[in-house]
Amino acid sequence: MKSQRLQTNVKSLKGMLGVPGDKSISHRSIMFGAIAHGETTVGNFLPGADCLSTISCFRKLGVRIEEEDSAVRVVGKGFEGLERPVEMLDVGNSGTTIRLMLGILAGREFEAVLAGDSSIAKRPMTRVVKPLRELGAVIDGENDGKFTPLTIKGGKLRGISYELPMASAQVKSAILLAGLQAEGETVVIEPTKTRDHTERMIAEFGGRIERDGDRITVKGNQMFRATHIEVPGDISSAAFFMVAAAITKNSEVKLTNVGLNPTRTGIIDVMKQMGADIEVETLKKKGEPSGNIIVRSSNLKGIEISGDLIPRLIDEIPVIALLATQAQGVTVIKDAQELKVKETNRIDTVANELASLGADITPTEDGMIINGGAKLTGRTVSSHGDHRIGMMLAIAGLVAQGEMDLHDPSAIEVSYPGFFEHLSTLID
Ligand SMILES: O=C(O)C1=C[C@@H](OP(=O)(O)O)[C@@H](O)[C@H](O)C1
Ligand SMILES: C=C(OP(=O)(O)O)C(=O)O
Repeated sequence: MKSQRLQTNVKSLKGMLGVPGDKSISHRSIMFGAIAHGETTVGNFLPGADCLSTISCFRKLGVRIEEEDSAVRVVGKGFEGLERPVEMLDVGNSGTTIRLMLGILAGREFEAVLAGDSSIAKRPMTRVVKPLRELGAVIDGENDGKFTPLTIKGGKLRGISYELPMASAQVKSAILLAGLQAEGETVVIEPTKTRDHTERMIAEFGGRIERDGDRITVKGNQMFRATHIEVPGDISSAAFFMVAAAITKNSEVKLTNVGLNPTRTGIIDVMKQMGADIEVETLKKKGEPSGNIIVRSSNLKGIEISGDLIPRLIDEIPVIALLATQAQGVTVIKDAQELKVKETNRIDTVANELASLGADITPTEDGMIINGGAKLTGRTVSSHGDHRIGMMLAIAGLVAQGEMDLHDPSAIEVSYPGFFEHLSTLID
C-alpha cells in the first residue's frame, strides 16, 4: 500500500516501445492450451498478475504449464483431461479468469470452488451464472450466485440460444466455452459486437465457429489441436503512451507490434476524431492483426463517444477521460454503464481522481461529461487498487504542475509489470 512519487511537468516524450502482450489473448492462450490436445507454446505472454492467476488455476486443475517470463508451454489433454482441484481456485483480481473458467468448468463432472480478492467479491456473477445454469451446470454462491465465492458442479450440458443482456466478451466467451462441451448447438446473440479473441482462438486451435451478423454458433464435442500462439502487444496498455504523447509538448512515441484487432481499436478512431496526430502501420493481417502506432503532440478537440464504439474501447475510457481534459471543448461519454462493474466503479474513480487534480468532469449514470482545457495540479492520488486508474493517473502527472504521489501503485502489476520503467525510457 505504499506510495510512489510521479514524474510531473515533463518537457517531452520521445522514443520507441514494445508494450507487453495482450491480456485477453494471454488468458485465452492458457485456457485453450489446456483444453486442446498436445503441447501449446505461447510467445510474448503477459506475465501480469491476472494472467498468472489463470496459470495458477489451471495448474490446480492438473494441467502442466511451464513459464519463463513471456515464453509459456501448456500441455493439454482435452476438456476431459482437467482434474478435480483439491484447493480453491483463486482468481486474484481477474474477472476474465473467473468468468471464462466457469464456462470451461460448466462441462466438467466435478466440483470446484472459485474466489478472488475484495474487488472480485463485488463484481456481478449472475451474468455468467444464469446462462451456465440454463446449459445445465449447478452453481451456488453468495446471494444465490450473485457474488463469489462460487461453487460449480458441471456435468452434461445441453446447447442453448442466449441473447446477451449486456455487451460483454467475458459472458459471451463463458457461454461459448460451455457450448463447446454441450450436446447440440449453442447460439449467442450480441447486442453490440465485443472483442472476438475467443472466436478467433477457437479457429486457431482447429475448431469450428460461425458468425452470422450478431449470432455466433458453436457445436459441442469439438476437439482442439495444440498450436503456437504469438501474443501481440496490448492496445489497452499502449493506450496510456498514445495519450501521453498526444497531451505532452514536443513528443513523438512509436509503439511497436501492438494488437490491432478491430474489436479493440476504438481508441485509435477516437483519437483521430479528436484531431490527434496518429499513424498506424499494419504489419500482420491474419489471425490477430498487429502493427505499429506512432503518436505526436496534438491539438485536440472534444467529441461524443457512445453506442457501438463503447465495447471497442471500454478499458481505455479512464485514459480517454484524461485525454478529454486536455482537449478544447466538451467531451461526452455515454452508454458506458459497464464501467461501474470493473475493478472499481470507473465512472466514480475517474471523475473523483481527475477532479481532484483540477479537471472539470461530471459523472453521469452511463458515462461522464468533460470540459476540456484543464490545467492539472499535482496532489496525492490513489489507484484504488485498480491498475487502469493507477496508470491513467501516472500519465496525468506528466502534464500536472507541482508534486504528485500515487497511493497503491502496485495494482498496476495486474496488467503492466514494468510500466514505470517503460514510462521513464520515454521521458526526455
Ligand atoms: O474478455 C475479455 O478478455 C475482457 C472483456 C471485457 O470485460 P467485459 O466482458 O466484462 O466487458 C474487458 O473489460 C476486460 O478487461 C477483458
Ligand atoms: C476489466 C478488466 O479486467 P477483468 O475484467 O479481467 O478483471 C481490465 O483489465 O480493465
